[in-house]
Amino acid sequence: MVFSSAAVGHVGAAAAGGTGSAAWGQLQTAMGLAAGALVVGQVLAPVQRMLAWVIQYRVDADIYRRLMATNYSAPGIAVMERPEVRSALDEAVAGMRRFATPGAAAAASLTLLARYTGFVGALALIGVRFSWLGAAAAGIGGLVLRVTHRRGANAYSTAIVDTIAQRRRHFFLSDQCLSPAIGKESRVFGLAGWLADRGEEEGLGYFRMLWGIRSGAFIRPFVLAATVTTVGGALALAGLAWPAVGGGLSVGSTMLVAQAVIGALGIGASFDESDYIISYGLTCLRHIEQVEAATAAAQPVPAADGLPAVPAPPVAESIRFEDVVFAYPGADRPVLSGFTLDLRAGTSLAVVGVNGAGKTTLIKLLCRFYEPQSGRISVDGADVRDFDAAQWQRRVAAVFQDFGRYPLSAADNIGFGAAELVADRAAVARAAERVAAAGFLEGLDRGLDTTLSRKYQGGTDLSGGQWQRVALARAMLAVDGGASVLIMDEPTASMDVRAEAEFIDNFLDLTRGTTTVVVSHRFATVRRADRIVVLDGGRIAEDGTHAELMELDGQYARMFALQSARFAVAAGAGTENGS
Ligand SMILES: Nc1ncnc2c1ncn2[C@@H]1O[C@H](COP(=O)(O)OP(=O)(O)OP(=O)(O)O)[C@@H](O)[C@H]1O
Repeated sequence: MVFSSAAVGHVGAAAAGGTGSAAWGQLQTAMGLAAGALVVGQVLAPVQRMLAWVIQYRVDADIYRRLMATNYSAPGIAVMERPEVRSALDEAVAGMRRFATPGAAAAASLTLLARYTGFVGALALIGVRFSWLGAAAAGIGGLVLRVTHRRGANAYSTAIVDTIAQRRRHFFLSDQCLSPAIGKESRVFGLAGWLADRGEEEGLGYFRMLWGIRSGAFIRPFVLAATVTTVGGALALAGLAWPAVGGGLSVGSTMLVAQAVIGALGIGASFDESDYIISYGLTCLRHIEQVEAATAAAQPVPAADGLPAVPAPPVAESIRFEDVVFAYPGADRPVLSGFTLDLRAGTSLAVVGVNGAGKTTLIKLLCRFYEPQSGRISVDGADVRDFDAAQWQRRVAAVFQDFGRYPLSAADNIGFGAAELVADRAAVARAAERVAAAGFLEGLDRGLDTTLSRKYQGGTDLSGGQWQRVALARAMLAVDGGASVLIMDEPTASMDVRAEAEFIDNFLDLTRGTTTVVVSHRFATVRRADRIVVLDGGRIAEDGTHAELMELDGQYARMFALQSARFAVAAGAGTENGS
């Protein structure tokens, strides 16, 4: 801007003096410098982009580390299940997937810094070449609009946090309805029309809400600020007109100052490449800080003996639940009340009971995802709270109902059971063999190296029962890696009758000597366990072997008879049909 204005200023004298004049030389120098400045600007632009990318990458990598550390900072999951913490975490994760991450905000600040540098330079130029009063008028005019934009962007990104519920409903209807699972259901239930109408209704409601926030944050304050900016700019330019017309300022200087005034007023524009990115990035950061504050406030469970936590040893003799009382946070009734159970090491225990009896809760307590409100869980006489929680969790190999399905190779899916065995192909193959998963895994295109997800080239998906066996293989590997309690929540739920029979025949024999807890509604699965307990009303209602409980003729015997009768009816119907 300076060099091009200087060049324009020299044009008149150069034209009058001719090619040999001093003015001609000055014109050439000014034009050469203007061209040089243009080239430097072109070279610096990619350097600035690269620097911005590095800043973004470094900041986001650090934020991801913080998110992971926060998520796994507590051994328990109660904090993360609190609705406001879950919601903040979901928003933080969604924010990290958008273009406006905290890293992008940091990089965008660099662009903003360049804009402010230009602004200060323009003001200095107006002050030095024309008047400091003119610089103040242009500066105030530009800054008023700038502050209004920034406040608007901040108010918008803060207010939008309160629309989470509406946003979720809108996106559920518009996005998730396009998922394969809901696509199947909406076809068979004829839901497509209803979903489209509800999606439109929710979408319009959501956008009306956004419009309300936008007009409150931008339109009204903007009208006032634009007036101040117009007045400031007009004063500066009108003031410039007097000396320009009166001959007090050369043409070049007038052009230069006029461009500087317009440049200074430009700071009031909305910078799409930085303003929103900074606001959204900071909102994402606020969500992360909210989760961090919640996890930091969750007090770590003090060791029962008041001493520092000790390493968790393998279970040698028994695990005992001693008069345990547990209610979920916010629940008015306990799931377990006065629950007592002695589980001998090296034996298998099956837990049965109606839906909601507390079977899975029992497992979560054993894993120390929650702590009982009273009573204790002990291992060989020592309170589990005396153990390092993370180490104790490594002693437990669990297959939950919602086990992980990693979109990675079959070998990794099994290997994740024990970090130190993940690369041990023989150990992984052995674990697959033990749960009868080796056959179908070896049959895949790339065997154990096949990616278990259709979303990747050459990847494949497994059936529910096959996935379940992969999860069981993972738990088996965990046992090989040092876990001493094997827990399975509904391990055969997705298996067909033949696979279940095969599993039961082999599994309890293969795991003999390992302390095993099986939760199941399938009596064929539980009947071969060394011991069976029936959970009812938060306590153990019946306790014994299959034969003992059948002899007792109580709840277990009734449930068993009911399930066997249903199988007998089904088998009879099959025979009648000639099958
Ligand atoms: N995270 C949770 N927060 C609050 N309540 C919960 C939570 N998880 C389970 N519950 C409640 O605790 C009770 C016991 O649930 P649990 O999952 O332990 O039962 P279950 O015996 O395993 O049932 P099912 O046979 O259906 O799997 C239920 O009333 C359930 O609604």
